[in-house]
Amino acid sequence: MSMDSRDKSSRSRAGLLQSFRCAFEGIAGSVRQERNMKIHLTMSVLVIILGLVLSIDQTEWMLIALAIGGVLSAELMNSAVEKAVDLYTRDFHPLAKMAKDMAAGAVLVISVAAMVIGLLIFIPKLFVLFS
Ligand SMILES: Nc1ncnc2c1ncn2[C@@H]1O[C@H](COP(=O)(O)OP(=O)(O)OP(=O)(O)O)[C@@H](O)[C@H]1O
Repeated sequence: MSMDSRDKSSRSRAGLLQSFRCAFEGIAGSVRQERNMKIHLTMSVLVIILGLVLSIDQTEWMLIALAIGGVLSAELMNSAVEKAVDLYTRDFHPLAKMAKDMAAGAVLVISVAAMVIGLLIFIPKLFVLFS
C-alpha cells in the first residue's frame, strides 16, 4: 500500500468516526432537550422489558425493533426540522408552522403504526397470561 492510499484510508476512517460522533451528539442533544424524545425512549425500554417478560419470538422482535427505530428516527427528524425552522425564523410564519406541523405529523403516523404493532403482539399474550 502506498503512503498516499494509506493516508487516504486513515483520513476516511477518521471521517467515519467523526460522522458517528456527530450522529451520537445529535441523539444525545435530542434526548437532553426534547421531552417527547424522553417519553419515546421510556416507552421503548418498557416495550423491550415486556418483550423479554413475555418471551416474544424472533419475528416479533424484528417488528418491535422496526417500530422503535421508526419512532425514534422520526422524533429525531422532527427535532431537526424544529431546529432548522427556529434557525431561520422565530417570527410566526405559515410555512414555518406547516413545516413543524408536518414533521410532528410524521411522528404521529409512525407512533400509531408502532402502537398497532405493539397491541397485536402483546394483547394476545397478555390475554393468555391472565386468562
Ligand atoms: N415560527 C413559527 N411560525 C408559526 N408557527 C410556529 C412557529 N414555531 C412553532 N409554531 C407552531 O407551534 C407548534 C409547536 O412548535 P415548537 O417549536 O414549540 O415545537 P414543540 O413544542 O417542541 O413540538 P413537538 O411537541 O412536536 O416537539 C408547531 O407545531 C407549530 O404549529
